[in-house]
Amino acid sequence: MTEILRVLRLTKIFKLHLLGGKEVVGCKDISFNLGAGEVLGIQGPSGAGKSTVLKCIYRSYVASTGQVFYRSINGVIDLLQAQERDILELRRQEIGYVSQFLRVVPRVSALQVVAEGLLLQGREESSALRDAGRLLTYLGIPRELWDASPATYSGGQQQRINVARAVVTRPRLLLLDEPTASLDEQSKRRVNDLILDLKRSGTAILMVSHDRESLEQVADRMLFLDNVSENQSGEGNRLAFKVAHH
Ligand SMILES: Nc1ncnc2c1ncn2[C@@H]1O[C@H](COP(=O)(O)OP(=O)(O)OP(=O)(O)O)[C@@H](O)[C@H]1O
Repeated sequence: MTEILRVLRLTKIFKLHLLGGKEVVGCKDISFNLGAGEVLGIQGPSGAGKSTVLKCIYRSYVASTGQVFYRSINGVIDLLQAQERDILELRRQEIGYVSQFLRVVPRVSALQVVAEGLLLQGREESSALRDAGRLLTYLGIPRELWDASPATYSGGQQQRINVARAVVTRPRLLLLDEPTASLDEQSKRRVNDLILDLKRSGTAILMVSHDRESLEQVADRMLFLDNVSENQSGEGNRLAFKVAHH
């Protein structure tokens, strides 16, 4: 299996200036690797650092220390050291991210939100809109809502648009932060099926989730993070690997 991602001792410390420079551990000394067509599930209590790990890899957060080697189409690159323009290009072409919450842009329709990634890759508009529409249909978003802004959608509908937006380009690396939270059973199954479909075609996937059932269904391995005690008592970070084979 081709290794797509190698994370080495990833650490993020937040310095809270408003609280007199108090330091909060986001994540500490996190190491793992991820292969093409593999799903690594990330579990752990609230505040353990799961979202922070994803955001450091996606470069929404600047990590404090560590290395994140990503095997792109053009070779291996340390995402923590890469130039901003290279990161933007990788996001456009290779790396997808589903955030915990959809940040909506007023007056942009759901169909446009989902098609955007394909348009940025140079896809012709009618074809991009067709693929976006197909995905929205699959995820149970009724056609009469496609032209509305996602701001008017329910939480579960917004979450499905969020997922659709990230998977429509079929990225090489997909970072998922709670993709099934707030979804009903049928939508959950559909999202999990989309994840499995991408996995089969070789996408490397990191999936943060509290949804045990979904993780059991899609993940090849689990990474358990527990950084809560660090923030509360200053004790060492505990990290354990649980390996589950399906
Ligand atoms: N932007 C930020 N500024 C300051 N501290 C932050 C920031 N983001 C996260 N943290 C802190 O980092 C720690 C890890 O947070 P993170 O959101 O990664 O946890 P999580 O495991 O994803 O939690 P949840 O399951 O609740 O989403 C927490 O103590 C949190 O307060």
